[in-house]
Amino acid sequence: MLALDLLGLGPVLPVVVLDRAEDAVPVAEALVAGGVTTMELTLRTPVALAAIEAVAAKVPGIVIGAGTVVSPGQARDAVSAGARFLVSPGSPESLVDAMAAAKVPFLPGVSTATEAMALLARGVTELKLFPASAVGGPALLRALSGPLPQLTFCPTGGITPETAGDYLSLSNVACVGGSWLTPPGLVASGDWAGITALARARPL
Ligand SMILES: O=C(O)C(=O)C[C@H](O)[C@H](O)COP(=O)(O)O
Repeated sequence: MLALDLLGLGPVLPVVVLDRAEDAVPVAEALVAGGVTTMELTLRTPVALAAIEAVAAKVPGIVIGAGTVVSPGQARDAVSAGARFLVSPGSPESLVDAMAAAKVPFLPGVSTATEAMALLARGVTELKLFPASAVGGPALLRALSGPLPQLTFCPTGGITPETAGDYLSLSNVACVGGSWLTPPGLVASGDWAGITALARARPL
């Protein structure tokens, strides 16, 4: 799979934070039931790698990836656990090297034209804009599309169901990332039907 194919899996890439590994499979199944076919599980909690492993083994209907990849070792560990793509909030060179070497699609994070140009120079054209709403939102992406039309973005950070459409209508946006499909309260209470309902209500 190429990074562009990853971005084409759906207009919303759910960003999921889990405190309990046993929640991973039901959350993934709830998203699949709502029509979602991909999920970014963040490496922010100690259970993240186990959670990725469980989803990779038990939920064939979802393309599972790792988010919050901030070190080269995490890129390697996530792929060993079964992550089929990698997402990072930033793009330090050593991390981009490791993500490229991992041989799965990856979305390095940028928030400026200079960072985006550094990645373009090494042939990386699919990027995460982070933190999207804080660094300029749709206006920034529209401005970047002029001088850098080769780039395709998955903006993430502060995007809501209400603002997602403003991003998705842009020529250089393929999908948006967001945590709103899996709110901590619904995950903690095991409200899988509630997650399915949020997934169904996402922009299509
Ligand atoms: O974990 C990462 O790799 C990140 O870069 C941060 C996430 O993209 C945001 O935390 C998304 O969360 P919301 O803003 O709640 O939608």
